[in-house]
Amino acid sequence: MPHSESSSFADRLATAVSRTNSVTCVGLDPRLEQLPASIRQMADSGAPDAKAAAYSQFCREIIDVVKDRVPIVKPQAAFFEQLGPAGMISLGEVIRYAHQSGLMVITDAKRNDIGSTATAYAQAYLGVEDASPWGSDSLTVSPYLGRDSLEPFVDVCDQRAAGVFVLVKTSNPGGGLLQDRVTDEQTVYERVADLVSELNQDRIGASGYGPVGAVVGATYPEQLAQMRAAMPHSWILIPGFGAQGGSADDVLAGFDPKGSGAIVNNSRNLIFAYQREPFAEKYGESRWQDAVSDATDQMNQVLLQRFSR
Ligand SMILES: O=c1ccn([C@@H]2O[C@H](COP(=O)(O)O)[C@@H](O)[C@H]2O)c(=O)[nH]1
Repeated sequence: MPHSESSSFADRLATAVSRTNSVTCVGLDPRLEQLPASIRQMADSGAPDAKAAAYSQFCREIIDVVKDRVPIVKPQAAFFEQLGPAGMISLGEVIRYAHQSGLMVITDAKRNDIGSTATAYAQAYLGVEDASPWGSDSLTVSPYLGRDSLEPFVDVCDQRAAGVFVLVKTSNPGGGLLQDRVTDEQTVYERVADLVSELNQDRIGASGYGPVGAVVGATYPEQLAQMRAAMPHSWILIPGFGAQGGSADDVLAGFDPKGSGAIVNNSRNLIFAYQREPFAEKYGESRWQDAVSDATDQMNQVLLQRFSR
């Protein structure tokens, strides 16, 4: 179990990337209508607990396919939360199964609140499984409430060798409305990047990285390059690859000169690969797991090729 190890989140991630020779993060975003029929039929009754069981089954099968291919998975809490309590139990099962399978886990829940409440979020999502219902290696968090809202997460990261990814420059087209605002001659996302670096100070591990990471979208390659330079000791989680239009060329600038320091998330285009070409034709719905494995191998390959140039 990852948290019983003594090494930091950042160092464990560096080791997992080296071991798998992959910087791919597989996003676990189960959407009922896109599940393969063999699993979707588990939810035919329409009851939330039946849907939650289908989500667990789907995510577990994906984990079986990708566990030796990638270092980390990212369950998206929203899809589980929408099913109510049964969905949240399923989320816990998926996180545990990923850990048992040797994968690291980022729970994407974009949590935060005033400091005292933030501590409760950190206790819920970061850390050992008997102390945290959804004990993950790391959690996505919002910076909007300021430094004192992030510090409790960093404290829990220190105690439990966990990590956080702070939303810096998100992949969505509308993110710039607030993030690109200029104040004191800096954009808001640049100020957030400074805060990430400040929080990481004195926490850098052997890998050269600390527990406070950043989310920067593949859909903004210029800003990604700028953010790599601004946060040299922060892991960057890069969403927006694939379905949102980000390409391998776009994400390159998120990595350090050694090809480390970033992981690239892909959710829909990997987990539902059986629905798109060339995988649909090659495997069809009945071999959806083969489509996931082929699509994941191709993504790994395409990213590795960029580094070997
Ligand atoms: O800026 C952000 C932050 C988070 N996300 C999340 O990542 C995945 C992306 O899914 P795809 O299917 O690969 O588009 C999803 O869970 C988002 O909520 C993001 O896209 N952008």
